[in-house]
Amino acid sequence: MMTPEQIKHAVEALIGADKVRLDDEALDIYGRDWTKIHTPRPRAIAFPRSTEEVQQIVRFAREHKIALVPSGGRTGLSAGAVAANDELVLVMDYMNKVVDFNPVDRSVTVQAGMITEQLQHFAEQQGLYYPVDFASAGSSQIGGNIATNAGGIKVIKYGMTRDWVLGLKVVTGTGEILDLNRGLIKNNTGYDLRHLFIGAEGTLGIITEATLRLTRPPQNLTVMVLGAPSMPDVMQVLQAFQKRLDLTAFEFFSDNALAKVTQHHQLQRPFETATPYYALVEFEAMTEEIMEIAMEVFESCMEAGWVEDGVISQSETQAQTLWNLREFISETISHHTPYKNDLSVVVSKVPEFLAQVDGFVAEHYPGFEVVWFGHIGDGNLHLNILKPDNLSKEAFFEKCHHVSDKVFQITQDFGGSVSAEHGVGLIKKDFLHFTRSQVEIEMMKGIKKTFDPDQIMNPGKMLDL
Ligand SMILES: O=C(O)CC[C@@H](O)C(=O)O
Ligand SMILES: [Zn+2]
Repeated sequence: MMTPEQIKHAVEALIGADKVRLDDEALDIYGRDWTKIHTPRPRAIAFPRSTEEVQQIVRFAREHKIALVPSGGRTGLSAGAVAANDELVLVMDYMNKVVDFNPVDRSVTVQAGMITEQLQHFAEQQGLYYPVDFASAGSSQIGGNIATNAGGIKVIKYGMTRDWVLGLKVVTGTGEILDLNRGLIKNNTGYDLRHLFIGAEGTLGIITEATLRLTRPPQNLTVMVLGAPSMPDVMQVLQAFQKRLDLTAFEFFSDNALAKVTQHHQLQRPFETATPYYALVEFEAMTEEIMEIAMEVFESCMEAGWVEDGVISQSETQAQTLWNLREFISETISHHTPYKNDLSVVVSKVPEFLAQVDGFVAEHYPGFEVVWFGHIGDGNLHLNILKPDNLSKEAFFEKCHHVSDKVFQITQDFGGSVSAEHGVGLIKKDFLHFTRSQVEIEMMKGIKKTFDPDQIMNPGKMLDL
């Protein structure tokens, strides 16, 4: 096995001096993501500047059978970017430039290391909009978003990252550069390989550039937070609004999620009345008429008893303040050692699904505090179980593993997904079969072998061959 020093020497001979780090700080930072469960142990960290440099490294890694881990903003929640097995990590931080922008095509080509928020700002400066958004947009990178097909808070209107990718430049595990789809809207010439790389978590190759579609900016985004007595009521509210308006978001959170956020961040509750669940509704109030419709729907929900109290934003700042109640949840509960689940079912089955999962956890693990929130308009629920103070981390995760088996069984019975938007990585790998059939998994392995015959591309993530 090549030593870290040998790797540094060889890679720097290919891409230039001072582009590989071996120090403990770098190994620790670039070896982990937000999951913080695995102990990082990469062999070396490389900092390429171009697609060609990535290609040089991949060819070298293939020749010497060195495992590669692509590293973006490392905000993932499934350990897809963890390097705990002597890997060489490829950090994309320096590949963060805009390569091309075309206002007629309304498309922008960026290097994979561009931070999501930078892309959003760039689009804004052009009078356009990149709509994929989530709480970690200030750190996550476009390459990682594409590799995990990131979702977030606007999926109900704009879809997932996949829906915005017009083209990809990738270096495959065989060391080839592919220029996939080149920004075309229409291109029916066989298998669309671009889509294989979206959500592949770096297991087929490394994304180095992406061409993304932009759209018109939303107008006068207005937010309501509504308190509901039950989950079926939240779903009634969703239906009532969707009958009359196009929503840009429909999120929910439980009362204990709200309590934790308001306490941790010293925020005001949206209104006095406490209810078990809250819905956050967002829409474009482009005209007075739309505002009137929204108020009519709100009143009808109150009359029906689906909503007990509510508030509507009167300014952009107020809208953001209401969004904070939802967007701060994940970070807030990270201080309570959460066991995370990211489940989805079709929207109509959400209340029954949630009731079964909630009932199971409450019955079998009465000491566990459960925090529910998520993108309920997409059927995506984040179930976080918090570690009780009197249990060690190890004992807690061990118990949760048993919970997962049953929760995933219920998910399977509902035809749902065990990872709606967070990907598979190391953490969900053993549970893939609850959502994908054995035949599908075998076919996925076949695809992996085609693009990565020597198993150097993020090995051990998503699938074991
Ligand atoms: O921490 C979680 O469970 C979810 C994180 C993120 O997907 C969110 O929706 O806030
Ligand atoms: Zn989410």
